[in-house]
Amino acid sequence: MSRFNITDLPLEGVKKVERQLLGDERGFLSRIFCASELATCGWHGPVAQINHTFTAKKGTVRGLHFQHAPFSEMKLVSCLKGHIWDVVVDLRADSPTFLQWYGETLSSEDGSGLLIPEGFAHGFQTLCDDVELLYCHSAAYEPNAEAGINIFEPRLAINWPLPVSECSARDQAFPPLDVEYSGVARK
Ligand SMILES: Cc1cn([C@H]2C[C@H](O)[C@@H](COP(=O)(O)OP(=O)(O)O[C@H]3O[C@H](C)C(=O)[C@H](O)[C@H]3O)O2)c(=O)[nH]c1=O
Repeated sequence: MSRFNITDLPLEGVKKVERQLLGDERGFLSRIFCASELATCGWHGPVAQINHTFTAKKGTVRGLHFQHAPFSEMKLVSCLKGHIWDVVVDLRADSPTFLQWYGETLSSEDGSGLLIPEGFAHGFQTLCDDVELLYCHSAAYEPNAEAGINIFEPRLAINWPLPVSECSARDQAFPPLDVEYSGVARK
C-alpha cells in the first residue's frame, strides 16, 4: 500500500512527496523514506546520510546549497515541525529549465516534503518560528564539493515571501553568478 502521494512539479524530476499520516486515537505514524516507492522517482541507492535541522526564527533563509559531482546528491526534504517555503534551482547544464527556480510550501501539518534530484540547488525560508526539517541524502556530505548561490542572485530573482530575518554569513557571501555560468554536471 503506497505511503506517499507523489506529484510531479514543474521542474523535471522534482516531486512533492506527501506522507500518509496513519492516524488513530494515539496520534499517527508516517513513513519518511521508502526505497521501493522512491525508486520510481529515480532514487536507486541507499540513504547515505540523514540530517535534522532546527531553525528558530521566522523569516530565516538557509541555502542555496548543492554539491558538485561526483558528490552531487538527491535530497528528500521532509518538514517535521512548522512550515517553510522551499526553493529548488535547476543548475543542470543540459536542462531546458536551466536556472529556473520553483518554490513550494511544505508543512508538518500535511506531512509534505520535496524530492530533489541531483543538479539542483536547494534553500528555504521559514514561515514560522521553530521549524524542524529532516533531510535524506543520497550522497555523504563532502565540504570540498559543496557550493552555493546567493539567495538574492539577480539572475534568479527569487520572490522570498517574507523579509529575510536571518541568513548565515557564509550564505550572504556567495558571489553573483558569472554571466557565462553554464551550470553543473548531474552526477
Ligand atoms: C550540510 C551539512 C553540514 N554540516 C555541518 C557544516 C556546518 O558546520 C554545520 C552547518 O552547516 P550549514 O550552515 O551548511 O547548514 P545549512 O545551512 O542548514 O545547510 C543545509 O541547508 C540547505 C538548505 C541544504 O539543502 C543542505 O542540505 C545543507 O547545505 O553543519 C555537516 O556536518 N553535514 C552536512 O551534511
